[in-house]
Amino acid sequence: MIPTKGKKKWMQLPRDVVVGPDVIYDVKDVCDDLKLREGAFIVTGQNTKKIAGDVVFDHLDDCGYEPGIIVSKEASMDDVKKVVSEAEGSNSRYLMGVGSGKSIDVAKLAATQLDLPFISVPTAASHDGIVSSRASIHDKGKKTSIEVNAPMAVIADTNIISGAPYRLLAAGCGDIISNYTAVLDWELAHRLRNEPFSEYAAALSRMTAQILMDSPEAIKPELESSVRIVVKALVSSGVAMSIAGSSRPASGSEHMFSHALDMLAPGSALHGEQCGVGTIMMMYLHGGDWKKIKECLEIIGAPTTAEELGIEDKYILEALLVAHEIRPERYTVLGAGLTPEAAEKVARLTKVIS
Ligand SMILES: NC(=O)C1=CN([C@@H]2O[C@H](COP(=O)(O)OP(=O)(O)OC[C@H]3O[C@@H](n4cnc5c(N)ncnc54)[C@H](O)[C@@H]3O)[C@@H](O)[C@H]2O)C=CC1
Ligand SMILES: O=C(CO)COP(=O)(O)O
Ligand SMILES: [Zn+2]
Repeated sequence: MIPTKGKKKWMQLPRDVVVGPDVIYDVKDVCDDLKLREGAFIVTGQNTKKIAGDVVFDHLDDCGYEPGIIVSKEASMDDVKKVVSEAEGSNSRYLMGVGSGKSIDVAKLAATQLDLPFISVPTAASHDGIVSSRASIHDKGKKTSIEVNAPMAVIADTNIISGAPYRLLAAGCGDIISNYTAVLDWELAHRLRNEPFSEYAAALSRMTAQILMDSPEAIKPELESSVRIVVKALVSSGVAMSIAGSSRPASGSEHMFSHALDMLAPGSALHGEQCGVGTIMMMYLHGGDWKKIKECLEIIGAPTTAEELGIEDKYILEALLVAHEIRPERYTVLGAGLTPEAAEKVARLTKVIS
């Protein structure tokens, strides 16, 4: 982990970011570039093993890199412990997360605990965790966002990602668009609480969301070019977080709302989908152009209502009421919390609930 005490600034960024069709077959070249050869340990998911985990394993095996592989079922501390123990037992020298958000988070935290390099090989572009220095892990009935080492490399095969259900890509767009309200919240905290603020991180984060908002019609199912746009934006958001040294540029009140939903209505919707809907409502609270956010998500085909999220209205209202308690140290437009009347007003006016 990077030391952050004192005045010094230490930004951890991936060294290699490889994006394009069939780049999964560049995995050996990336390992070579990082001077990592024998001793790869692959953490993959149940579905994603067949889609990409086995491909990476066979490729490295053919090259004589003697990889190991494990299937992680959930992003839990138990799975992290299993990965740590197996990787230690097989004298692994580096870890690879091959799959969606959960496999990547398990591999990322295990690599940090083992003090080993980590390579991220996403099979879906569903959120910026594919490149971030955080891991969201369930422990003792609660999900926690833990600071970890950033990936040394990200290998995003746009053919594989185009084959993932479109819903995952649309969710990635929700996570990117949420940068708008995250930055507005950060600016507010800077003005009201004198919280440290990075102009560069904020500008990069805002610009990333802006590029997507300017042409939402470019995001379509099964289009390699759409995947490329979203992956680059997710990488850019990850870089903004690395510059800031926190998730502030990409996680504000809309993420707190999403984290609250994860506790109240777990497993119903994807992280990026919830963040997109949260952004509509938080933009309303900021007095900004929430209709534009909603319209953009609609064009992309991401959910904009409770019904589309598959979440009952009562959980939306409850999440709005408790969101400010999720991370009390992170000041946002939610301040000390909404009243029940204000929560209902924002959810109804923005047509998130009807
Ligand atoms: N570390 C971080 O900074 C962040 C972590 N997260 C965490 O990530 C997790 C959610 O990740 P998601 O990727 O949204 O969901 P997920 O990991 O649950 O994956 C969703 C589904 O997509 C499937 N899938 C993935 N790629 C596929 C492909 N190419 N073809 C067919 N199916 C495919 C998976 O098998 C899985 O069933 C949560 O635990 C969340 O808290 C969320 C945001 C940021
Ligand atoms: O999802 C994230 C950024 O998009 C990470 O944010 P958190 O710090 O809220 O987990
Ligand atoms: Zn997010």
